[in-house]
Amino acid sequence: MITIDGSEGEGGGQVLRNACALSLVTGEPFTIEKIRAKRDQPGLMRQHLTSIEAACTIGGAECEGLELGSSRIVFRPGSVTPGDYRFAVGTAGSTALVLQTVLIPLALADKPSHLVIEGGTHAGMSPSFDFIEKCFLPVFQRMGPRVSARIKRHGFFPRGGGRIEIDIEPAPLQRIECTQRGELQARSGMVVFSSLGANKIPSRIRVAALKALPDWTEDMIPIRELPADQGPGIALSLEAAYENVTEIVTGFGKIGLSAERIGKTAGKRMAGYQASNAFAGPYLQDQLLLPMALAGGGIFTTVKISQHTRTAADIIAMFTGRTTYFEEAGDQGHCVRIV
Ligand SMILES: Nc1ncnc2c1ncn2[C@@H]1O[C@H](COP(=O)(O)OP(=O)(O)OP(=O)(O)O)[C@@H](O)[C@H]1O
Repeated sequence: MITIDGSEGEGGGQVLRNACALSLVTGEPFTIEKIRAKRDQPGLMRQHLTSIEAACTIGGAECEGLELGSSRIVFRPGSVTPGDYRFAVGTAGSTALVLQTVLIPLALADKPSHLVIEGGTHAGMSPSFDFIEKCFLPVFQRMGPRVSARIKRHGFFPRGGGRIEIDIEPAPLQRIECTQRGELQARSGMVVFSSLGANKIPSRIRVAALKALPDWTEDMIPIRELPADQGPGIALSLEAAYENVTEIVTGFGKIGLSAERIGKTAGKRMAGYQASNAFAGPYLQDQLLLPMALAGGGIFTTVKISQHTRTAADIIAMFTGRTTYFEEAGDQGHCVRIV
């Protein structure tokens, strides 16, 4: 039984999701204590419960301590059964983070799966649907499995109500090298919003983003109004497509956060990525580590190493014995090597 101190490293929900995925793939049971101990609201929240419940459902796993606010769980994996599943977070908790928990076990199963996940699709502090579809999945698919993702409804904070559908065709994970992002091929973006009334928030967000991206133009970032029942909410998505990877930066609307701040922050993040020569942006890096480790190793370049990535490397080592090395890589930022 592996024992994890959930307060160590980044100390958030990602530790739980990675541990569940790794446990289902390796068959190793685990206990995690002090779950999210340093967070303002420690213990399991709704979105973490949904992710662990999803892992139990697809993996025939048993879990003790599975309740809201719980600070300790014991997870015993069973065998993964591919099939048709529907998971609903019930809040604006991220659909992408539920997917992060079950994708790899199902991608390594012996038959295809179809998933419907309901909750947030564009809610802060998590991958947006656009990020999953255009940034993460294309790189993941290069490792073997075929995965298609569709958004049926947007879900914003705090209401949620979004819906995504995922089809997974399993295949063994192959080692890949992600050190060159290649030439820039296209830049684009989109502001999506719903139920904001007649105001200038969408165009103010766009103007602020463009100020941080002087060589981008307004026509690259159209504004799209969604049906009123998908709101209220707003998100900006910026996309830079290189030959080998597409970076997606998302700006999430939030009560109390000005349109200028949302646009400027997202624009600056995209400008930062474009100025670097790295393959993976700040969020792809921790999400790439797990499939690479399960593919038997891998290598990628990235911008500054995040605490999420260092923590993911520690959890991966506990379940697989694989070591992750972080090295400086000159104009390519940092190199991450899993062996
Ligand atoms: N803007 C973003 N774009 C893409 N991915 C993101 C973005 N923001 C966060 N992520 C990803 O979402 C995950 C967040 O994990 P984290 O543990 O911080 O969240 P959590 O489960 O909500 O837990 P907690 O509330 O404890 O922080 C990480 O894998 C991170 O890479």
